[in-house]
Amino acid sequence: MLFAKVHGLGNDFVLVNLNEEKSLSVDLAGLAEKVCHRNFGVGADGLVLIGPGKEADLAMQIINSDGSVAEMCGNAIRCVAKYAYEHKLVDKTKMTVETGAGIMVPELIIENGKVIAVRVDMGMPGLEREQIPMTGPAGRVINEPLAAGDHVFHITTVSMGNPHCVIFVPDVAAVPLENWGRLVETHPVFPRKTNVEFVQVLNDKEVRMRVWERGAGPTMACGTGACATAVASVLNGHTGKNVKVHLYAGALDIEWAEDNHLYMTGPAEEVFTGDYLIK
Ligand SMILES: N[C@@H](CCC[C@H](N)C(=O)O)C(=O)O
Repeated sequence: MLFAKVHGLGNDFVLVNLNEEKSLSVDLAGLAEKVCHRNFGVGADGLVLIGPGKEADLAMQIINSDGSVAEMCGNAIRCVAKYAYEHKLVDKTKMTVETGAGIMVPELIIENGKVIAVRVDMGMPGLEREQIPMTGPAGRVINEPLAAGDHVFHITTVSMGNPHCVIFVPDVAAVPLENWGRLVETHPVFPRKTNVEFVQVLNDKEVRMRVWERGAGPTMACGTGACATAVASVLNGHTGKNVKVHLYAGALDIEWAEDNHLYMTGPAEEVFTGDYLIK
């Protein structure tokens, strides 16, 4: 299986172009688990498949490293857009991509002939409890207590097509990510589990975020998570609608615009290509 290894701020993916791999008739969950394994495979947070879209220029599917299917991935979609342009699957700099969360619109930012960043229209956030989805009474979840283990977290939940639970903390470096992340991800209030973002407010325009991803555990960055964090920061009165979200390897710029869409801008990198032996 021919693949490209790509990443957005260290959130890394094995990307397979289905135009080249038409006969990929294997169990995709099992393939994702194997290929994403950091010792026995290529190593990645997820497997990303791209092909022609039915109602868009491209279609993208993301499978987490544990084999579960995700609706959407912000870092992957920037990589997909850059890859599609550079490998001539599309010949335009603004394109449409079908995802499990609807059609997204990435636009390449090009300087001196090089793609230096990608800006993506990530659509509108879902704020109602059933949109996350979460059990419990109808309404929005903004700074509500959630008891998990021997801890009470104050959570704000946002859907970016996939579920996010944002928790503001005084110091992200002090968060026991493995422990708290898993506890919240698998809390019974989230029937489809959730991604978990721990966020420290730096000022009214900047936050620092660490993420525990559903189906992947700790990752260096999460694009949908950065969008959810920006929304939660606004809803809790911590920031304005333009938020720089600092992550381990750099930052994503998020704008919650007047049209209620989230616009995410950040880098995308192709690192190497290879040929994975399917056994
Ligand atoms: N890293 C991604 C999100 C990938 C999917 C997520 N783990 C889920 O299951 O929802 C991003 O950059 O958005």
